[in-house]
Formats: sequence, structure tokens, C-alpha cells
Amino acid sequence: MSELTAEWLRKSCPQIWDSLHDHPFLREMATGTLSLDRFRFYLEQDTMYLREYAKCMALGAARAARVDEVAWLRDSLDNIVDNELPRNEQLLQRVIDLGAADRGGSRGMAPTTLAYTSFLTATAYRGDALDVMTVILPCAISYREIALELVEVIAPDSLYTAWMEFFVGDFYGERLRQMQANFAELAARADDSRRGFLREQFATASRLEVAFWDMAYGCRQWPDLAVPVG
Ligand SMILES: Cc1ncc(CO)c(N)n1
Repeated sequence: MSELTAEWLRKSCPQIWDSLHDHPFLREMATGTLSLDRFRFYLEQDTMYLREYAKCMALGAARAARVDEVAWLRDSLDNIVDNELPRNEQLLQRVIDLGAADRGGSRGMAPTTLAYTSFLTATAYRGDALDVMTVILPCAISYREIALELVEVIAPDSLYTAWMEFFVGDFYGERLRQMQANFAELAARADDSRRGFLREQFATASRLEVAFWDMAYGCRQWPDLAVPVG
């Protein structure tokens, strides 16, 4: 493995990423047929997810070797806390006002949210800034890719357009570009065995992104927290 860049990692697991792009949750968002209940479940779980995601960045900063790595992770953390979390909360209010039913998404972390956040947290406690940057990349890259793809086909001014407009915007695009440049700089110092490990970690986080959409699409909650339809 001669170089380790975000773009290289992204291309290293095409099967997983194809299933992200083909996901029924996202296809139904594009056609406007995704049920509001499912979107509500997604937003409730994603809010719980983002709180842990932000803390994973804070842990990565605490375990960083250099102050520029601290600043990189601080920038990513700022975006989650200042933009993505408040936007999720506003969208959740909108979707509730539109009549979305509670399918148990608000009652606690569903198994997949727990699996994903536990993976991020364990990675941060065990590793350093590079480990954290590797596992947060699939999240950051996939939302940009998904939003850019959907925005081409989605009906304008829908609830789902409101969700994706942040991820297609220049602010997010520039943040992602910066994140990828920072990652390449840090990863250039990793030896081959570490690169192999990071590649696996990237693939795991990518699989968990697919699993997250699966969970939201099926409103999959622990049996005692689930609210059956009807
Ligand atoms: C699960 C998940 N991955 C990535 C993002 C983008 O920040 C998000 N909001 N949620």
C-alpha cells in the first residue's frame, strides 16, 4: 500500500458503498415516498448518535500527539455541535408537527446505534487522532456523496430537501475537503501494518453506515422499546 488517502479508502470497499447508494431509505427519500415515521425514527436515533460521535472527536483530540491534530478534531466537533445537532432537532420538530408517529426511536438507543457508537467510542479510547479520523471519515464522506446524488433527483422544497441542503452546501464541502487533506497528512506517517488496520476500521464504519439506514428503514428497536405500527 503506497499511500493512504480518504479517496483511496473510499474506493477500497466498493461493495459496501454501492449498498449505501442503493439503500431503499435513500431511494424513497428521493422519490418523496419515505414514510414520516421512518424519518422520525432516523432523526431520533441520529441525534443520539451525533452526541457520541462528537465525544469521539473530543477523545481523539485528547489523545492527539500534536496541537494541529487537536484543532482538526475541534473543527469537526464544532460542526456537529453547532450545525448538525441543532439542524436534526429542528427537523425532528418539523416531522412531529407533520404528524409522524413515534415508533420507539425516542425511547433509547436502538441496537445498531449502540453498536455504531460503541465502535466509535472504543476506537477513540484505544487509539489516537488518526484512528478517530479514520472511523469518522465514512460518516462525513457518505453524507456528502448521498446528498449530492439525491439533490439531482429530489422534488424541491420537501422536508427531505431541507435535510440534504446542508450536506450539499459549500460550507460542508469545504469542511470535508479540509478533513481529507488533514487525514492524508497524518496517514502519510503510518507504516504498512497500521495502514492495513486502518483500512479495516474504515470498512467497519462504512458497514455501520449501511446498518444505520437499515435500522431506520425498519424502525428496528429493542423489542421492549419498540412501538408496533397501527
Ligand atoms: C449515522 C450518521 N453518519 C453520518 C452523519 C453525518 O454527520 C450523521 N449525521 N449520521
